[in-house]
Amino acid sequence: MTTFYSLGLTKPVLKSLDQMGFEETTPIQAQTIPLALQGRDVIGQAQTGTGKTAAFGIPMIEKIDQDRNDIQGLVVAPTRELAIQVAEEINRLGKFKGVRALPIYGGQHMDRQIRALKDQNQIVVATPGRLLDHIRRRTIKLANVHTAVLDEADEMLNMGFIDDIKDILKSIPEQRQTLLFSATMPKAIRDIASTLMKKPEEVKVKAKEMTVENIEQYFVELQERQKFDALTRLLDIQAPALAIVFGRTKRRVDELTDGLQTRGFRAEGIHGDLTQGKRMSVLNKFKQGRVEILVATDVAARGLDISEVSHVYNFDIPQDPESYVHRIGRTGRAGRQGKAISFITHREKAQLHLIEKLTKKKVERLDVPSNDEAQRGQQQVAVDKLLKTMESSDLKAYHQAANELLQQHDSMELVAAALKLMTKERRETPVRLSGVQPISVKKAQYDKGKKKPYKRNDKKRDFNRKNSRNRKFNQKRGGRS
Ligand SMILES: Nc1ncnc2c1ncn2[C@@H]1O[C@H](COP(=O)(O)OP(=O)(O)OP(=O)(O)O)[C@@H](O)[C@H]1O
Ligand SMILES: [Mg+2]
Repeated sequence: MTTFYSLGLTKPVLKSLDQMGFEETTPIQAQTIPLALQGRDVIGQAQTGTGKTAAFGIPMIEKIDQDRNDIQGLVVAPTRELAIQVAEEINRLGKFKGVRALPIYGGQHMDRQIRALKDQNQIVVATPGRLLDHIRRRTIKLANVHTAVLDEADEMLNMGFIDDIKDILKSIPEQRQTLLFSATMPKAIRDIASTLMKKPEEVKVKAKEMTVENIEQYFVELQERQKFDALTRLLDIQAPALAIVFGRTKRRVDELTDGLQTRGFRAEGIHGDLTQGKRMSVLNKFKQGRVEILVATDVAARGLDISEVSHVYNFDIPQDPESYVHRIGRTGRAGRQGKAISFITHREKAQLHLIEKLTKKKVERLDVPSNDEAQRGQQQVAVDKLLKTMESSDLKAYHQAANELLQQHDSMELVAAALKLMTKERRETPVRLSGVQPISVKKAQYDKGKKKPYKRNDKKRDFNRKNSRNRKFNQKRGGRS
């Protein structure tokens, strides 16, 4: 056990950690914070939900001079929602030191951002496209940045972002400290990473498996056309607190969301074609529990930290095994329990084996649930509610009415009627989804080999066209920006 105190952190940072309820360090924090404080470049790899944000956030804040109002630290993250979340965590960590982080991302008014950049923010957390816009327009000054972080580093150095990242790093002083973090780090990407860093120290938290133990992992083998009924039945049986359902494309996400709503679930979709306002409002409703199922493309696969997410469903299995690790990592965070269920069609079995090979963990088989099981699942939800009410409420005011009912009616019938009233009886209204091609290993590998770095055409680039880069990018990658 390592305490934050023993790492030699300053008082204001310790006070923030105390207020945040962080008592001990997580392993990645214990291993990387001392190195980063020494000024070393670090590549940090640790499982999802194990506190990588604070692992880079704490040393960065320690190095900031809060009396200056120039940008001294830069974090680059792949999605807008993640940039916002990381800025929020840094603001909590930096609260008592007086260090402030500003998120900068596409889909937000440029003018407003330019004004915000003039305020006192010593750290900027940005998505690559919008950050480059500011660099090109000279509306951001990075000349005094001494610490640069790539969160989700393997994604940032992947074909979609690599050129942008190189351009961004060129505008930061060379004598900077560079920190790279992710739960996955394929070797090819680690090699690219090393070229951007100075003698990086690689810290890989030793774990038998790449995914955390507290996520139970299952797969259901079924036919494409069985998937939707299987999903709603599983939702009825497993009764998640909050669930994320991943679909392969934006269209898929829209269709799934409609289908789930038709069957009475509080579901909303999120993907890269929605306006930023819509993306934010959907995510906020989900965080508050007003939406119980978030249907998403991989735009929500990385980094998002919503502690109440109890279940992740891969309605479509992801193309890359790494993506599987990140998707299921949206549950089981900070030591909590979670379940991940992946739908696999017969032809996708090989893809499942690739995933198991990467994660070093066997995924357990689950049978396709029957409609009867789903109904029993729904009844169980009602039973649980009834028992909880019995335990936690004062029911005296109801005793007289209950007594009268019991004298006139059969107790079994009464309880059954109460349960029926409380049970959401779900009819399986037919829902049709457009077809998708199954993922085959051969295709996945072929695509990987074929991937070319995304080239921006600077001449055609139009800074005034809102969101132009992200839109192009989304089309290519199925919804990320
Ligand atoms: N030392 C700690 N003690 C208690 N909670 C912590 C500690 N460090 C981080 N947390 C909390 O754990 C949760 C997960 O942290 P974080 O989002 O940084 O994980 P991560 O490793 O970046 O995951 P991912 O790979 O999915 O991005 C957050 O809610 C964070 O506030
Ligand atoms: Mg993270």
